[in-house]
Amino acid sequence: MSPPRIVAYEVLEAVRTDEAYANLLLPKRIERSKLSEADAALATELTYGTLRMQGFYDAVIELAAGRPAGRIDPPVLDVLRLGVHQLLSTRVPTHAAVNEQVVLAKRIAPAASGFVNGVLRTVSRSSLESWRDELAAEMPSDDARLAVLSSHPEWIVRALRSALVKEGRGDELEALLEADNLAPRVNLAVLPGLGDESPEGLGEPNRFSPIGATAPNPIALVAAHEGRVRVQDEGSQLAALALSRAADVAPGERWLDLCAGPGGKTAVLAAEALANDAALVANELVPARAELVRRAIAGVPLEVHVAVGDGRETDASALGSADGFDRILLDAPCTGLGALRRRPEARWRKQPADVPELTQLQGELFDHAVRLLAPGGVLAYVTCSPHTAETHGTLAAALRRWEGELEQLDTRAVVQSVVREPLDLAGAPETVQLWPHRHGTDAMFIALVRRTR
Ligand SMILES: C[S@@+](CC[C@H](N)C(=O)[O-])C[C@H]1O[C@@H](n2cnc3c(N)ncnc32)[C@H](O)[C@@H]1O
Repeated sequence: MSPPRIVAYEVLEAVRTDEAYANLLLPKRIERSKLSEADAALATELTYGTLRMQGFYDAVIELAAGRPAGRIDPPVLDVLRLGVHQLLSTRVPTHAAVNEQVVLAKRIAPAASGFVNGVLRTVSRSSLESWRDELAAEMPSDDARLAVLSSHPEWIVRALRSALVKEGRGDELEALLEADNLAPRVNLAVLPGLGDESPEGLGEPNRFSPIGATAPNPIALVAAHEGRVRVQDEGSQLAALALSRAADVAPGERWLDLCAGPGGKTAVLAAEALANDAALVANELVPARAELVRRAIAGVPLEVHVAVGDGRETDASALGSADGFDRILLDAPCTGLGALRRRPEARWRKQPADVPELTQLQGELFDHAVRLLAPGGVLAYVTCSPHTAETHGTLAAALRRWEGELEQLDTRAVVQSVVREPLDLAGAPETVQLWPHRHGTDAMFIALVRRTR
């Protein structure tokens, strides 16, 4: 049996039955199975590719098997999905893809091995293009066609379209859906002002983030630089820098990261606070994630208090700043629809019903963040979702509730002043929406507001 295929199958099974996260579980399974580098790469490709394209593969399987995917035993369906991925999206020879999956089926569901063999042989007789054409012809609407071909749930296609249309870029939808299906590069942040490291010295500097770089051996670099070099998306770097560089920093400023776990942006803020003589406090609801924040900032020689608490009610004195904070980052819990590239199963797990629950929470966190702001203080409201209910919706509702007490800043001008090369940004200047297809970042939303009194 092929060890990478077993590892991939086991991860798919854990995602299905235990709500496991593939990006966390896969590295552990690869290590446990002691896979060679080449086998680890194959296991990764099989797992991620299959999970991302699951919607499309299920539609192909339904045509080939002549029955709905929901009527196929889930373990058998996972074996088929892995097989279809190999047949349609990799260079694995047809006979190897079919044979390996039949062997896997014999181990997992022996009675279904003939069925697996038959379905995969049917799939192998047509090219990817033919399957796409056949499915496209069957779809009742444009949204359904885009959804199946790009392997996204239809409600997510509609949400992404609305977000693009809002900034007059509806014609970019297909490029965005395509970008969601490409593995993001591993990107590094070189925490500023700490040591001799620089993005230029490390590898290829990022196009936009002044503290970002890519390099051929990112993991080794992270290990070698003792917390001063970290893996972080370029968009996340820009979100943290938008707050720390929104205006000149007065010495002694007090900064707060209200929803900090696992601490990627806290680390950038800590380095920026250290360089500017500011103080930083971090808060996180989940104790285990607060611990990750402590680890994330271990490379920055700044004393940062990491509190565990609900950001909707934590009080300023308990956070060590009774008079409030001068800058607050609210990187809010959200659907994460802007980071689908890195969480391959997320698109199937999220539900439309998550959105109202999250916008309620975002609104409550926003309100408390405003209460924690000192007069004149700046709040960065950030989501890694471009869903307009979570971005403009949450922001607009908060601005209405705090009418006369908050003013919007020119977030676009701030972000453009931070970047190495101008970003192609659309929509109103008070907010910035980054995109995977246009900027190569996660789809981060950033809005800066100031408390006027
Ligand atoms: C989008 S993540 C923050 C990511 C982080 N800024 C980073 O760059 O690594 C949102 C965080 O908010 C936390 N959270 C959720 N509800 C919260 C609440 N009521 N109060 C404080 N934190 C909360 C989640 O546990 C999660 O760690």
